[in-house]
Amino acid sequence: MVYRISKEFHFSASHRLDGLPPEHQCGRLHGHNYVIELELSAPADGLDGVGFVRDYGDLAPFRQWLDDKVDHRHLNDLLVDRNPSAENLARWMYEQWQQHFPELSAVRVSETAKSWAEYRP
Ligand SMILES: Nc1nc2c(c(=O)[nH]1)N=C([C@H](O)[C@H](O)COP(=O)(O)OP(=O)(O)OP(=O)(O)O)CN2
Ligand SMILES: [Zn+2]
Repeated sequence: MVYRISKEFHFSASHRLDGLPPEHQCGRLHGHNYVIELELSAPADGLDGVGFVRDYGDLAPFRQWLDDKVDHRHLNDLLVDRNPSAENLARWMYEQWQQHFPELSAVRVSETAKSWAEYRP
């Protein structure tokens, strides 16, 4: 892949991480202002006639899905079979959206200004 584009999205949600030592802060119910970055890629000859990997505007359905299904929700209710860690969230979103955006190459999730997790199959 030669070209990479990315766009950032935001939502707020609560979660609790199971399996941590009892004293770990993240075992308690808490929330984050999440930042999601979708990365899309194309090979050297893969741009469309305009010169885009894909129009950033085409990502609007992802924003709508975040607003409708994820924003201000409890993430443990959405990821029922795994902990809603940043890593698992990144993979979950990738798997939800890869068919819609075949150029999707990675999803990155940030819970705080200092941390990022990435799923890149
Ligand atoms: N690899 C991961 N580690 C942690 C995750 C995660 O999803 N993946 N999540 C958490 C907590 O949910 C929460 O994000 C706390 O993270 P942390 O960076 O420890 O947050 P702080 O604000 O307390 O960070 P400081 O820099 O220490 O103030 C924990 N780990
Ligand atoms: Zn957390």
